[in-house]
Amino acid sequence: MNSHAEPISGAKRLRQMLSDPSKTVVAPGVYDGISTRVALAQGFDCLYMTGAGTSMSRLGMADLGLTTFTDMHQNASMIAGINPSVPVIADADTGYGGPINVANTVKAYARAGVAGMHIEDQVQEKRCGHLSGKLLVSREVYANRLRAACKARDESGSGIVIIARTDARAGKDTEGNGGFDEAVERLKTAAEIGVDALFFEAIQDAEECKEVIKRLPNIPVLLNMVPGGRTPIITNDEANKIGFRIIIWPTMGLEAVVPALEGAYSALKKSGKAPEEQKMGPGALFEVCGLKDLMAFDESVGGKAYK
Ligand SMILES: C[C@](O)(C(=O)O)[C@H](CC(=O)O)C(=O)O
Repeated sequence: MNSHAEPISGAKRLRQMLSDPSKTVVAPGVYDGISTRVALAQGFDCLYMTGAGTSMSRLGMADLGLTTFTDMHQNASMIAGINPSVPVIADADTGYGGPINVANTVKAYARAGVAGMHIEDQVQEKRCGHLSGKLLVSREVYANRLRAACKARDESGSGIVIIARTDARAGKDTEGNGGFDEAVERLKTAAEIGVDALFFEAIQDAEECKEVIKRLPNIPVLLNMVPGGRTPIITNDEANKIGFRIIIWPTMGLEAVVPALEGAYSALKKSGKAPEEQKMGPGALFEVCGLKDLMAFDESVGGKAYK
């Protein structure tokens, strides 16, 4: 029998998940097809597409604002398409230009099936939020970005979740506005503009986590967990107790992969062969990315290629 039931979109699912105030959405960082497949296989019900990981895996470059709209959109589309029933929150950096660029980014992400996205107040020559020396756009330019994002969300009819990120805690605009209170004010304005959630970047300690939640009530707040960054490590359960409604772990896939690759390549260089512990073989490797399902699909429609 054919089933034509309308599938529930990632954005709708993410909104459902956010509608329960006792829950925290947990999203591990993914940056390519393999990391997405591996995270999905662990049963996560939300994923986070890291811009830092996209920059490193697609461009081989550090997180310094080198990725363009096209790089980020292509990666987000691919990741969101692997299992469309699992919502993907994707990094959208500064929105990649002025208000019409921001609107274009929101609509393109929404069409690609991205469930949620964050837009920040750094200048185009941005950097990872946990590095020093961040420069911000003015409050006015930031507010325009967010108004553009909300208007594009509404025009798209997709319900894509717009998350306002501020880097003001560890950054400044050209007039010297920055710091904790500036970050709170910027996010309060963001909430008034109509964004769906807030992202207070580079919280400095556990006390500040509580203060952020106290000062920004009645709207979901996201916690960015970057071990070794500015914020101390807080577990998913602790984040939930403090009142964060989303927690992302952007760098964890990269932190796992880089040492593993270094170990493997250096072993080849030193010993002239692959390390003994590499035993998966092509069948098991490709199974990570759906080998059997793909072959079964082919056969189910009469294909003979993989029988
Ligand atoms: C969340 C973030 O924007 C990302 O690209 O994943 C980064 C993470 C990182 O570079 O450590 C950020 O916090 O700026």
